[in-house]
Amino acid sequence: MYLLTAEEMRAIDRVAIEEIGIPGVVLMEHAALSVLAEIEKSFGDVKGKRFAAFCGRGNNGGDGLALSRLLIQKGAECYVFLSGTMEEIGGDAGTNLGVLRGVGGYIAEVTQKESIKFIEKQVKESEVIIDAILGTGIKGDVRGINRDLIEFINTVGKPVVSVDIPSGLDSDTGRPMGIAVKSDITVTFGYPKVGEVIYPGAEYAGRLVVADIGYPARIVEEINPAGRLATREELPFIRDRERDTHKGNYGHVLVIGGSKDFVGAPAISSLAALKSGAGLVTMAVPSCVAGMVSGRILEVIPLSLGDEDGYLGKVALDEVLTMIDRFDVVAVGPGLGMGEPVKAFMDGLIKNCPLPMVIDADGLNNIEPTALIKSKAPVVVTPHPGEMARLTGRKTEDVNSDRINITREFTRRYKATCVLKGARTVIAVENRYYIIPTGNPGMATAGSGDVLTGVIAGFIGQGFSPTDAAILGAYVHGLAGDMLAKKRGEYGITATDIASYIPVAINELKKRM
Ligand SMILES: NC(=O)C1=CN([C@@H]2O[C@H](COP(=O)(O)OP(=O)(O)OC[C@H]3O[C@@H](n4cnc5c(N)ncnc54)[C@H](O)[C@@H]3O)[C@@H](O)[C@H]2O)[C@@H](O)CC1
Ligand SMILES: [K+]
Repeated sequence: MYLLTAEEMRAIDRVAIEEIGIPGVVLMEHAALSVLAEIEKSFGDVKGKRFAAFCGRGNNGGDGLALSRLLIQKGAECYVFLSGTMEEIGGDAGTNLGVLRGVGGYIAEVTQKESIKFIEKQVKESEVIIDAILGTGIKGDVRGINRDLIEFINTVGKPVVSVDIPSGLDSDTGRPMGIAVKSDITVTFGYPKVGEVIYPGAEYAGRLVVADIGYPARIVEEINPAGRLATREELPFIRDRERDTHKGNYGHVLVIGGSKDFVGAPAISSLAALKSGAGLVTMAVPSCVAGMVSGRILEVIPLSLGDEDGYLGKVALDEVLTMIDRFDVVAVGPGLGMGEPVKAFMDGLIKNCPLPMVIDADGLNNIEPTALIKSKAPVVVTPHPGEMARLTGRKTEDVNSDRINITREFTRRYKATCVLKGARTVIAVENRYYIIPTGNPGMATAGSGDVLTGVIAGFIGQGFSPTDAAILGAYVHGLAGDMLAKKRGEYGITATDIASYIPVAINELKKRM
């Protein structure tokens, strides 16, 4: 599903209205009707119910005015609070103000903070609050009466339905511009806005409903926005397994990891690769820990590599490269530890490995990102924000506050598919990026990332392109966590739990494909 910035949305409005000739009031009417439909769906018949609609002076307010009129015509009571005076409202919003007055709607002008106490009673008597103060046209931090009204709405404690976007939220960054409405439901027009699906915006938006208000599809196709929300419908198709096949048809994954410091990580990745459907998985670890891990997963082929003081180094690199043609894909990094031998190992592997690679964790901590440019085959990197911070020389907070741009920049510069983990994983591929809507805080647990690495490698082994495998893998990983959380709650989910749910998630996904 397309994911739009405010500028892209404005371009769509402009083409729809000025070039195609759809009157703005027609779009506004559709917008209002779509919010009405959602209100009826969520709260039942509106007849006899009380609503409080807060309307700003721009087109977002215009949507709110049209909606108020529709509510009144359906037999609801609707108090309309304008954040300004009627004289200030023009254009399509002005037209709707006129129509609302024509049907006898109650309209109060709220121009200063002191007036809010006079409307408090009416607002508290209302069952639902409609937030149509600010939409995608917000400029700078929220000022004046709009700010006071947003502050007030957030204290009332009634369900809030936001029109297009929670007022005060930045459509592009998902950050409140000083303040933003905390909504229960947001009905957004045409396409979801980037800021509504990434955090913190997603939290402000509540349940997001995307309403078709009649924009011809060719407009967005021509604009071709870079952002995509990875919805089920758009995921790479997972085929049924053909009857006449054997394990050799599903890829041989080589997982390389482990050190004297970390033993379990490569085992978790190996398990996850198997759970994603890989035909064969070989787990290569330094010989000093081989005995500890090799028996843990019976289905995995153990491979003991030469170690240097408990880490993989140059000897291990030669061993891997001489047998590399046995495998289809490499997942490298989990548990490698830090140090000179590992640096040499990673450097040599990236330069010489002819297979697609998924690089994670210490596989990333031991390289400079420029090394990726020298890779012979496609690379997927799966940093968490801390790893990304080191790779790009930033602070973790700075990575998290600009997740999309940083991920895209990484892919552009280092020619690798970049998967930035965290709440709402971002995946950048060439000139597009995807936001993964699955996953939950229960998945913030040790080894969760190792599962993702294994799943992506498992999918590459099964024939998905590295970028498709990254998108599908991240989605399935999150879905497995969501299904687990639904069943047992978010507390105490472990990485092996997530891995064990990968097949369930794949099956669930296939049902809808
Ligand atoms: N004709 C169109 O272009 C359509 C627009 N639509 C609606 O229109 C919205 C966009 O409308 P607009 O571009 O008029 O903009 P908005 O209505 O989002 O905001 C503009 C108003 O907010 C005020 N404002 C802006 N920044 C502020 C700040 N920081 N603090 C306080 N006040 C501020 C401005 O003075 C102006 O009154 C969309 O979100 C959508 O709801 C829909 O009706 C569909 C059609
Ligand atoms: K709004």
